[in-house]
Amino acid sequence: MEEEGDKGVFAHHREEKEVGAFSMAAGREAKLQLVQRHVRAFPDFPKKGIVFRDICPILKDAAALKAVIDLFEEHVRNNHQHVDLIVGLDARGFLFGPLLAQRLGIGFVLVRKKGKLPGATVSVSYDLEYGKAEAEIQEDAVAPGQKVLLIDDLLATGGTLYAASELMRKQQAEVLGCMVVIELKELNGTDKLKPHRVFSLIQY
Ligand SMILES: O=P(O)(O)OC[C@H]1O[C@H](OP(=O)(O)OP(=O)(O)O)[C@H](O)[C@@H]1O
Ligand SMILES: Nc1ncnc2[nH]cnc12
Repeated sequence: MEEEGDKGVFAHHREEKEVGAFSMAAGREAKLQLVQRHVRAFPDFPKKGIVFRDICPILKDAAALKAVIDLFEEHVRNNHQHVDLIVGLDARGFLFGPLLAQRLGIGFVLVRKKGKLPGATVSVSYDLEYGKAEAEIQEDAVAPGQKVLLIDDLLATGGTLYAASELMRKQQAEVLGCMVVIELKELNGTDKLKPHRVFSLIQY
């Protein structure tokens, strides 16, 4: 049986822990709301029927951009013991990927649209929510066995991230997961990416 005095001490420690956890959760929630307030919707762009989610206001606001990187960093540190590289997708994945990689003290690699990278490359084609494209990586960008996280601004159908995961498979790299600022739930991109997991900050 616990002594009355002990109970008091443990309860005090528990309270402190709970207050810490609460303030961390509150800070996280505040950051998510800040990020959410900096996404704009443009109906019928670039085609009729598409609601374009614009992340430009995030980049224009230092606190919102920092919040994105803070939230991604927290996710990586809590879920992955070792990551070799952040792999970013052309073009908006390049806006967040290098900042995150710097925070984590690791390198950043580009997956580009076809025809932009010099030297020997590996490529795959893929379908987009509003078109078709081909993704490419430099052959020596990722070594076999390296553990990578894929990053982009937005997950729609999942075609782009799937193409990047195919490039990683071709290069025998291990995809630990995918990270996006925005996930468009109704397009079921997460199904296309299975078994890879997707971490998103905002969902529509
Ligand atoms: O999940 P998906 O259906 O593949 O769609 C998501 C992709 O579409 C957008 O890029 P886009 O190809 O428009 O190119 P950009 O980043 O160069 O504007 C977005 O930035 C993602 O990369
Ligand atoms: N609805 C959307 N908004 C912004 N970027 C996108 N990429 C694919 N679908 C998109």
